[in-house]
Amino acid sequence: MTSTPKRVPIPKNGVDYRGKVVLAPMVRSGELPSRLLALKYGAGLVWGPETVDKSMIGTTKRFNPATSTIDFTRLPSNSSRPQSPVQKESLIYRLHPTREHGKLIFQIGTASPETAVEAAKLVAEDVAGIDVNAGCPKPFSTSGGMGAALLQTPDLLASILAALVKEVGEVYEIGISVKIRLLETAEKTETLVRKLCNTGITGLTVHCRTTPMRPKERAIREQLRMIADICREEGVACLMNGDVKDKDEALQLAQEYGVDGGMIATAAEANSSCFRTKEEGGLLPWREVVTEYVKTALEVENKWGNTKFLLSQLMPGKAEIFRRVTACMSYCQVCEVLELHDMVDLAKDVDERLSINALKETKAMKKAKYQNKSAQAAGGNMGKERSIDKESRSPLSERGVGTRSEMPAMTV
Ligand SMILES: Cc1cc2nc3c(=O)[nH]c(=O)nc-3n(C[C@H](O)[C@H](O)[C@H](O)COP(=O)(O)O)c2cc1C
Repeated sequence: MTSTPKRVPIPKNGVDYRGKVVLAPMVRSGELPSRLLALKYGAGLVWGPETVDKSMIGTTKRFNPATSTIDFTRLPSNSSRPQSPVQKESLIYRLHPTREHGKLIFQIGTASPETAVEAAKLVAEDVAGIDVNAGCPKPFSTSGGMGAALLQTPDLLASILAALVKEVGEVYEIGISVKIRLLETAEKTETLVRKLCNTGITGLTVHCRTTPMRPKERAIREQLRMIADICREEGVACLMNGDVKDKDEALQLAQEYGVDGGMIATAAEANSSCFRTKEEGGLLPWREVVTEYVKTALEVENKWGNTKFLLSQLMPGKAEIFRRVTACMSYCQVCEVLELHDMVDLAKDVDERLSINALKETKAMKKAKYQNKSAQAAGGNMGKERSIDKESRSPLSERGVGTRSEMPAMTV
């Protein structure tokens, strides 16, 4: 006997996850330019990087006319450094209200219905859906009861989702979804999925690995059909994630296992044109993707450190130019190295607005080199050489280039 599937009405202005291949939530790799690029190449929806509810609460929302983005910023809270008279605000979240309209899912890291609702309300008007991360296995997430820890506290997870459905999803007419991992047995997963589907959510993504599994281990698909069946019965859209290399494969796997769509992470991090089907031209050469990425990053004035990190993901490590790009210290330099001559003027403006002063840096280094040579010619010692060299580099470390300070604050 086949049961008639329940139909959960898709919210009026909400999101339909069905039939889509989407960009996965990725800390660092899922910032605005990466999402815009994924959309350009055909992603049906894009998930933002997990943002912890407590870091959103207390942010100020502003429209940024220079980038046409909506920025959520806050003053650093518990800095141990002495307070400077001009405190620089941290950018917690940036979205593009037109280019991401109806396509952006805000993923939240949370362990409480109250703070989840409070944080979700801040972005609800500007996104198509809110997703709860119940899959991150990292201790900094699980130790706070968030991420994969929620798989062990299903009542709490269900109460978070139910609160979001009632107080955010229904009020703002947006989708509420959850991203989970597999549990150790099919029975345990089944019980969990049934419970979550009863909270009123409209979407569920399953990362086809268990919590202890490492990213290099092959995803397992044995439980997928069962999960898809429950979701269909309950009228919840089901997306599959884990080891999906491109849109064609996602659509083929969706058909094979009866899920509604697929989610791609690492393959999109390496080449966002994986969202083009073969019919649409398939994977593009890295140079083309990198050019488009730099252009997009400049348009939205992406943090330089994040752009540089993403470039290192998008370029083949063996290419000679890879080493030269990783040595760049500004947008301007990167445009010159990649021979993107038509972007150099914009790059100069963006460097200036973001206070990236690699030019000064280079002059300082040249001066240091000159001084070293003079000192050596005059019988100078190595100690002096080192101290000049260190001094000439200090502005770099102040800016935190290439360090963890480039990571979005409070996200995991
Ligand atoms: C750099 C990186 C950051 C990630 N950040 C998140 C995150 O913020 N939230 C989340 O739910 N999963 C996160 N993940 C996990 C992915 O969303 C995805 O579940 C996992 O990589 C498996 O998909 P794949 O096989 O396509 O890579 C991240 C993965 C990577 C590689």
